[in-house]
Amino acid sequence: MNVKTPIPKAKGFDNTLTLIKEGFDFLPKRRRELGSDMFETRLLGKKVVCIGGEDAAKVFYDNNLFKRKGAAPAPLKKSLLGKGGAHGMDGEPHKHRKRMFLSMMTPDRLEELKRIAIRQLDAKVTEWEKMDKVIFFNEVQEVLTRTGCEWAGVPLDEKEVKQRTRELAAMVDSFGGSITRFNAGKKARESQEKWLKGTIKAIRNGDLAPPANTAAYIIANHREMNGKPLDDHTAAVELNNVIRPLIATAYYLTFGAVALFEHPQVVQKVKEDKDNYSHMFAQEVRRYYPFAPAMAAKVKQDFTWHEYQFKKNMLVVLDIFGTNRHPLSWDNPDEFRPERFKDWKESPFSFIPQGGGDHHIGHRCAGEWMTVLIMRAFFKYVSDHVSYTVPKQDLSYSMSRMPTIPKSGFVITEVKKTKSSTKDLEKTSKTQTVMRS
Ligand code: HEM
Repeated sequence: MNVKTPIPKAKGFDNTLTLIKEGFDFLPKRRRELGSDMFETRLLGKKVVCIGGEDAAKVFYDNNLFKRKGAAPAPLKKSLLGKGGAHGMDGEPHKHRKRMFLSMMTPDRLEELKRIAIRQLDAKVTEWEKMDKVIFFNEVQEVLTRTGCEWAGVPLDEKEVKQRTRELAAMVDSFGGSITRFNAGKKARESQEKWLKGTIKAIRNGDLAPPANTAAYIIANHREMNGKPLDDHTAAVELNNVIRPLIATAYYLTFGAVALFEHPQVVQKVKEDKDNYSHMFAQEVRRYYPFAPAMAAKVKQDFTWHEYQFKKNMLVVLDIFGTNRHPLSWDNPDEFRPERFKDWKESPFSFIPQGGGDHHIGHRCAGEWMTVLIMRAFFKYVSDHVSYTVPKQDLSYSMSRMPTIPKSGFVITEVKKTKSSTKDLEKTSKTQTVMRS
């Protein structure tokens, strides 16, 4: 890690507007310009210490040094995250809540998720065969909404599919500083929480009986450390925390589909899947393309690191995108090269697209295995089960928009299934697909 002492300050009194303007580039650019993986700035009027790189992630995910309560910007709770969920919890209550999420992720349930996702995708592709033009990003969001609800045990009326897809997408799209997108996300959250509260209440009063291994059942019947169930609102927030982020996978799936188009030499390798190539490809998509820019935490107790005094309650921001491309961890980090994962040392801190550290005791994403599993299955489907044409379009993406996606949404035409069965996609070895994050 490169740290200058005393740590430098970024230019400008408050950099909130610069962050909104520069997006994913803001933190890596400052670290580069200042020649330091740690620097001070002000965001939303508050002093913030920004850090990036593997060593920084190691410190950031130390539960003894950092806490989450009060760290995330308040507006995010109204649109993206909701109030009372695991993201903002600390200590034993967080670990207890995290166990609730991880109890949904048994190998069997993950395999079931894959089966549902493949079936839903295959059904959608039947529709694509009749369409003049498919906007991959939008269509996949709907596939994931259907998949997420079915897997989680949340009834989704056919008449509601478009609305719920739009709402889930609006929540994911609501971070990044645009007032219009924030308002759309907030409105979507209000509607979703009302809907999911209804689902929780129906389970609790016996009107709905999803299988006992589904997210809806687990959350409705979860007991907090004090033995009490979650209140209806918090239960709805946590149920949303299962289905909403699944739709976020549409970003990676679209970037991955574009990568298959722009690097045609990898298509055959994904198809053959020798040495788990589809896994390496999915990992490189998550490393290379921008999605989560940064995470915030507060200092739990005073400590000194690199001669800098971290004071209790100081706000610290970890550069997620920049850590995934840090030159001390990755050779030629700005190059898209799935093979780099062949001999990767599997550090939980250098590759943190969904957070770092340990899934069980820290804040690392509870849905990381779900994400990777679905990515592998979809990339294999796209490489081996369909043919399509990619017409001329704008595939560039803005680094200042958070989240970002190729401008065209990845348009494909003349879609044709090339295989009648999807059985081969269900066969991937459980341990490799499920346990390796
Ligand atoms: C594109 C896919 C996804 C991305 C990029 C993503 C990213 C993230 C990130 C960056 C965090 C925060 C880590 C931290 O606080 O340090 C997180 C946490 C979380 N994610 Fe995901 N996620 C994705 C998919 C999912 C899925 C499918 C689920 C479904 C269960 C999920 C559930 C959660 C939960 C419950 C947390 C809170 C964990 C905690 O605070 O302990 N995510 N995710």
